[in-house]
Amino acid sequence: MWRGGSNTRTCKRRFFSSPTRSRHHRPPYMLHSRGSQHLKAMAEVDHLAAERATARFDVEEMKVAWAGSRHAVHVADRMARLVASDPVFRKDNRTMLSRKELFKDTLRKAAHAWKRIVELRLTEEEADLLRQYVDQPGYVDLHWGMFVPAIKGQGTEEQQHKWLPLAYKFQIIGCYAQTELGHGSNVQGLETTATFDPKTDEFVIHSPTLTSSKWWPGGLGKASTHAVVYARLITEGKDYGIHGFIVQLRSLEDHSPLPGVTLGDIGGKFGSGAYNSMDNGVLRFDHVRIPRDQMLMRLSQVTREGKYVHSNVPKQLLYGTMVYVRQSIVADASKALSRAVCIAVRYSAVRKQFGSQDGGPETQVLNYKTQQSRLFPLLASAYAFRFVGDWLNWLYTDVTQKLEAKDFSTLQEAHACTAGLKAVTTSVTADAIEECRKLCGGHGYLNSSGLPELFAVYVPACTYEGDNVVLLLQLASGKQPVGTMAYMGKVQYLMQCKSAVSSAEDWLNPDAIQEAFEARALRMAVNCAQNISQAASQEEAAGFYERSPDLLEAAVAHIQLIIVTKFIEKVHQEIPGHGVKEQLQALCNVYALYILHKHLGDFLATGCITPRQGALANEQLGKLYAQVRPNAVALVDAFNYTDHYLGSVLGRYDGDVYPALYEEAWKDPLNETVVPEGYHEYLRPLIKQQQLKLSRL
Ligand SMILES: CCC/C=C/C(=O)SCCNC(=O)CCNC(=O)[C@H](O)C(C)(C)COP(=O)([O-])OP(=O)([O-])OC[C@H]1O[C@@H](n2cnc3c(N)ncnc32)[C@H](O)[C@@H]1OP(=O)([O-])[O-]
Ligand SMILES: Cc1cc2nc3c(=O)[nH]c(=O)nc-3n(C[C@H](O)[C@H](O)[C@H](O)COP(=O)(O)OP(=O)(O)OC[C@H]3O[C@@H](n4cnc5c(N)ncnc54)[C@H](O)[C@@H]3O)c2cc1C
Repeated sequence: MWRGGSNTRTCKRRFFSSPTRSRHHRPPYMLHSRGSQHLKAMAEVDHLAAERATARFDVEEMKVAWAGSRHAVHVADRMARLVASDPVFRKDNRTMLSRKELFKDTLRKAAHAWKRIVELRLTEEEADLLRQYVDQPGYVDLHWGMFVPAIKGQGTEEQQHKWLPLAYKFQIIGCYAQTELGHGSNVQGLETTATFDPKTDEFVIHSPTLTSSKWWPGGLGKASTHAVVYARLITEGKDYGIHGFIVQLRSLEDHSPLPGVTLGDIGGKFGSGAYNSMDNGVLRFDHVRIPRDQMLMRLSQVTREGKYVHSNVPKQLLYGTMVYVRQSIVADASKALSRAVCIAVRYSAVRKQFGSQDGGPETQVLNYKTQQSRLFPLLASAYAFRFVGDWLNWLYTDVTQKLEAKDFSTLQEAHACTAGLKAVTTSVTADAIEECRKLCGGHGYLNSSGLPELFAVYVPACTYEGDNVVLLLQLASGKQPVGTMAYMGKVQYLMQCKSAVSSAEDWLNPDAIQEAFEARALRMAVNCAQNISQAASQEEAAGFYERSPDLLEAAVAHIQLIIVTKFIEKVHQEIPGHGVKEQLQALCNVYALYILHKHLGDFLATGCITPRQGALANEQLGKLYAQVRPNAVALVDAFNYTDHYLGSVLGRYDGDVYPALYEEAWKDPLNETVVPEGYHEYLRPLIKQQQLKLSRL
């Protein structure tokens, strides 16, 4: 019933040479090296070959473990190469385009991607991957990712039959218009109205206030012809709350707004390039009429006479599209995190600083223990999020099948897990991308490192599809100890158990880890429950409000337990390939012990472990880093990203970073002329004035 459609996860080129730059103005490097021919020859050198030679596992098999199957590796590989080899999909100077150029470039890429999908008769799986590797946020993300799933999940069969073929062939372009200027998190607070008029058998869609303006929907600003609009349904004088409606916004002939519709883009966003390729929009309705059958009527209906009829299903199914997207955001977190980590690991192996007393080689920064202790937990987190994402996708599919059979028992569990995992994985990933930037030193701050853009594109994931704090509070309000909360059934044991760890190696035992994480999560939840009842003797809601900061931490502890558990379960499975299982085991331990170390206060405060056991965990963590070190480059190679997709001179597969950085700098529009624009206006008069003053002294 929730089932969405395809899961999209998904220039004007300024040429290097300019008429005003003579040969003498070419960068010194280019003069010495005979330009790109030399660069090409150098690119054949693998500066990371020595690193790859130290790997103690079969990288090809690790690619399979990461991608999920041999088939998945093969398809992803083919699509990534298809995109990388197509000049239309070049993205290397995207950050230098103006907003208008960038948006037009997005339209061009989306149209070209569609053309290739049709020409090559790509399957849905291949098309999704192709769009993902194009790697530029645009209206298609919302069309496939939210508009189509909303119709599938909330439309009747008849409605699906009518609208989906139009959407599948791009005869209409759709977006998801829920959030308003005044309300985003509080969906029940939305103000747009859809009032049924029985005389004409139509709904009248209206924006009664400024704050009811739709605000943020991606693809709405400039591209979409239609939207699923969420509005308060009013019939027979009664407000029945929020429902979805399909509304046409623009003419299919000339793209002009339909009568009564006011819409546009909401303006520039964080970072250069980045999410500015997306036309997030504003939309107001002035008594716009739509036929009654454009209300999405799978969950509830309005009859010809205006009677409101609610089907015998939970009303929360209205939120199904959000659940669908939240689970895909968890998978996206592992992609974004693994990209950042891939860049930081490869560059850290290339970059050398200090360590040479007598002119000998300097130390690779990856050999510094501090660099390892910052970077390897992020590498482990990328793998952890990948596997928990796979599990969540399984859970979502399972719940969807149950819903089809009118079994709603796991709905709450699916909501809690998607909300909590979305919140934790996106928050960690956003922070981790910034950490990777710092791990790359000064060069990480350059756009050509790929990290600033990755960060700017990624950070809104902490806000969209539910603000992370709001979602964690949803998780904290869950009541039933079912599914992933089943450990709460062991309350008596977990409230008093004592960890048996007595040596650093004991922390390699998954049972010891599992028990410590379960006890910590349970004791934090129980403490919260006790504090809530003490804080508010009369009202539970007041206690909840009072203790919400503690509830957040308890929710995070529960989610970290799920991630650790799913990683341990993964490692327990049969995993083919020389050394693959051992590497994943090491990463699983790194992830768990790093969380334990970082949140040691929780583990100690709840009495789950002793300070000595905490110190032993840290000791073991250091040993694990040493184990990961020779495999680090191969572990990021297993992500199998093309240089095009990574979009980073620091993360190049061949590690030939410096010539690439050097060449990239000269592409900047500022370097199109040797003497900058504005020199004669501002610099020369200033310098001359000063010279004159000095000559008078
Ligand atoms: C590429 C980027 C594109 C981005 C797109 C967007 O951002 S689109 C815009 C994205 N916007 C957002 O993400 C907005 C975020 N805000 C929201 O999702 C909601 O307003 C809310 C969940 C915070 C509150 O909901 P509420 O006001 O209804 O109040 P309440 O808390 O009392 O809940 C009532 C009951 O419903 C349950 N339940 C709730 N959700 C779900 C669910 N998904 N499934 C199943 N169940 C759910 C809940 O557990 C409770 O159950 P109980 O205890 O009665 O058995
Ligand atoms: C890039 C981007 C793309 C988007 N795309 C779409 C789209 O396609 N369609 C669409 O409909 N919407 C879209 N949105 C909107 C998005 O879903 C909302 O911005 C999001 O749900 C957060 O809501 P808000 O903006 O109202 O935040 P607010 O709720 O106003 O949050 C402000 C602060 O208040 C805190 N807060 C709020 N409520 C509580 C509470 N109960 N307890 C404690 N703290 C609280 C939050 O934690 C936050 O710190 C998009 C947003 C962005 C940034």
